[in-house]
Amino acid sequence: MLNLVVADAELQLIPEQMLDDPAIKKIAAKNHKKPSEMLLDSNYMHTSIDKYFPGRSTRMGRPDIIYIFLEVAMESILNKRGLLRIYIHTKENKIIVINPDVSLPKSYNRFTGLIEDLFRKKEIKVGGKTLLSMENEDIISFLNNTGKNTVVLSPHGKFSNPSDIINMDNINVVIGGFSEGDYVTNLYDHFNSYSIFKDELTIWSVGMEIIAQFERFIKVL
Ligand SMILES: C[S@@+](CC[C@H](N)C(=O)[O-])C[C@H]1O[C@@H](n2cnc3c(N)ncnc32)[C@H](O)[C@@H]1O
Repeated sequence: MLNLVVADAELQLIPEQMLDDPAIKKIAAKNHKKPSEMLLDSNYMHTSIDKYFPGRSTRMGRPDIIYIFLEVAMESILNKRGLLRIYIHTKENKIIVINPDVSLPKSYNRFTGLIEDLFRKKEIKVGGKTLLSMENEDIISFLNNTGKNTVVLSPHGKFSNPSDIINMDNINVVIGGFSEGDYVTNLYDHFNSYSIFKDELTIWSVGMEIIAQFERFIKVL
């Protein structure tokens, strides 16, 4: 089983400091939502983010990268064979557990609506089946509690071929859920970190390289 764990994801509701911002209130009114129940999204809130968190709008509020990552990973052969588990750890220490059978919305707006619902209810059920759930836990305890070996992927890690990293059939592979900067959690103090390419890659291309390598290692392909 491959556990892909996205760490320190920039997935959060609108922070308290921004709730009374006129631009945020306008977006909320237009979407018939309360500002406090909306996801922070720098794609159309960057001016407000920069006002309250100067210089952070390229890092904070990136549900879009989690959306693309999930759309790609959930469609993999490995997931269809039931051998992939995906967990999203947010920088506020929430762990989102994704049922591998879940069919995520293809539309970005419906995806963000689903995640907002999850932040409110902590569990999304359909027909008695839990599709998504959210718990409070820090990532180091979460990874240690799985009882599996963990490797962290980072452009700053030791340069290695994915085939040298994926060398066991039960492993946690951690990928950063942000577009800029480094992990905020001190993962490097606990686990070895590896780079798989000389340049920085998107989280979904890193995810697919690891999935493809794991499929070959366990010979499902
Ligand atoms: C889009 S990158 C942002 C990386 C960030 N600038 C940094 O310095 O870590 C997000 C994540 O993708 C993964 N990643 C990107 N390029 C990588 C590479 N060349 N090797 C290994 N992992 C990589 C890492 O897990 C990283 O935390």
